[in-house]
Amino acid sequence: MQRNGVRRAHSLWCKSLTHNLPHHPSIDKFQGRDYCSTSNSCNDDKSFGKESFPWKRHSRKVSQRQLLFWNSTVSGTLWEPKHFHTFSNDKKLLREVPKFVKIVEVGPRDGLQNEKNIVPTSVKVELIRRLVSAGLPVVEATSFVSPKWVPQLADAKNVMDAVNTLHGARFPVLAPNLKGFEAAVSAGAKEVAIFASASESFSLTNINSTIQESLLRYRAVATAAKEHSIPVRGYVSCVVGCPVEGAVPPSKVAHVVKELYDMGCFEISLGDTIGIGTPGSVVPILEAVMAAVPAEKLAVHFHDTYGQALANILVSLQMGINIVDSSVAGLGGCPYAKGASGNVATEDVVYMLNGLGVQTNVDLGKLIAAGDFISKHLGRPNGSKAAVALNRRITADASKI
Ligand SMILES: CC(C)(COP(=O)([O-])OP(=O)([O-])OC[C@H]1O[C@@H](n2cnc3c(N)ncnc32)[C@H](O)[C@@H]1OP(=O)([O-])[O-])[C@@H](O)C(=O)NCCC(=O)NCCSC(=O)C[C@@](C)(O)CC(=O)[O-]
Repeated sequence: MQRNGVRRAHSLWCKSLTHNLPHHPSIDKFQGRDYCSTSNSCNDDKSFGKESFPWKRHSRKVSQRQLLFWNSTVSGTLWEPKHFHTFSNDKKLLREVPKFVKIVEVGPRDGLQNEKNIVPTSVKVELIRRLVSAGLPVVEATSFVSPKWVPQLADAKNVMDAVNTLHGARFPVLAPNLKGFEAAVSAGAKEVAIFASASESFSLTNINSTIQESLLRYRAVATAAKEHSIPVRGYVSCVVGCPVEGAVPPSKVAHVVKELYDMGCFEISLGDTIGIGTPGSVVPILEAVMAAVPAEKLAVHFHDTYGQALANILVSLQMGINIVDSSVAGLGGCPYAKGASGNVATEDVVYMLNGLGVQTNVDLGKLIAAGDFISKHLGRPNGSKAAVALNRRITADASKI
C-alpha cells in the first residue's frame, strides 16, 4: 500500500539549557499500587496523597525581605496547588473541574518516535527514570511497531529491559498487531495500547489498514491481552480532523471509540493528532463520544499545533474528563501526519492544573528538570512555555540574592 512517506521536518535550535532544580524522593509513594487487570477497568488509585515537596533551603545569609521573595518564587511554593485552591477552584466557572487529573506521559514514545536523529537507548531510559521520579503515574515507554516504519523506536526491547527495573509507574507500550503484542509481552510489558483512527486515510497511512481491518486486528490483540490479564488502552487518532480528509464527523469518532470500548479497552484516548481543534470543535466531539462511552473511560490527547491544547484540555475537564495525555518539553509529532507539532507540554499542563487547584501528584520542578534533560540532549530549547518562564525566573531571581 502506498504510504505518504512523510518524515519529520525539523528545525534545529542550538541553545542548550542546564538547570539544577532541586528535587525530592517521590516514587516510593506509588510503590505497591495495583496494575489494571480487568476489561474496561483499571485500578487507578487516585487517593495517593499529595506530598509537599519543599525545595531545599539555601544556607546563605539573606535579609527577611529577600527570604520571603526567595520562598515565593525560587522555592517553588507558588507552584503548589494549595496556594491556588481557595481562590480559583471555588469559582462558579471552574466548579466542574475535577479535583484530581491523571496525567499520561507520552513523551518517550509519541515524543521520540518522530525525532530526526535516533535517541540512544540510555537517554530514553534516563528520561523515563526522571519522569517517574517526578511522580508521573503512567509513562508510555515505547512501541512494538515495525522498525522499518518507526526506526526511532527499534530499541523497544532494550528500553523495556531497563524500564522493568523501575518502580512507581505504569509503562504501557504501543502494539499495532499480535506480532507487536507478543513482542511486548516477551519484553515484559504489563500494559499495551492499540491505536485506531477516526479517519480512513490516516488509518491507511499510519498502520496500512482500513479502520475496519485495524479493528479486527485490535480485537485479536484485546483477546490475547485478556488471556494474559494485560490491560489494553485504546487510542483514536484524528478525532477533530485528518491531514488528508479534513474535518472528521464526531459520529465517526464515537463509533470507533465505542468499538474499542466494547473490545475491552479500560481507557480510550482521543487524539487531536494534527492539533487543529479548538474548544468550539472539541465540545461536540466529546458530547458525541460521551453519549457512547462513560466520561471516566476517556482521556484527551492534544497536539499543540495551533496553540489550542490548554484551552481544549480545560474545556474537556469541565465536561468531566480527568485523564490527560501530554509530552514532557512538548516533544512529538506524528511521522505520518505532516505538519503535526508536538504534544501539549506536560509542564504546561501541570502548571495550569496547579493553578486550578487540581491535584496531579507531579513535582513540577523535577518535571522541568526532566524536560531540560531531554531538550539538552536534542539540542534545542525546552518546548514548554511554563518551563522556560520558570527557568528564566529562577535564574533571574537567584542573581538578585
Ligand atoms: C502496523 C504495521 C506494523 C503494519 O505493517 P505493514 O507494513 O502493513 O505490513 P505487515 O504486517 O505485512 O508487515 C511488514 C513487515 O513488518 C513486520 N512487522 C509487522 N508488525 C510488526 C511489529 N509489530 N513489530 C515489528 N515488525 C513488524 C513484518 O514482520 C514484516 O517484516 P518483513 O517480512 O518485511 O521483514 C506498520 O504499518 C507499522 O508499524 N506502522 C507504524 C505505526 C506507528 O507507530 N505510527 C505512529 C504511532 S500512532 C500515533 O502517533 C497516533 C497516537 C497514538 O499518538 C495518537 C495521536 O497522536 O493522535
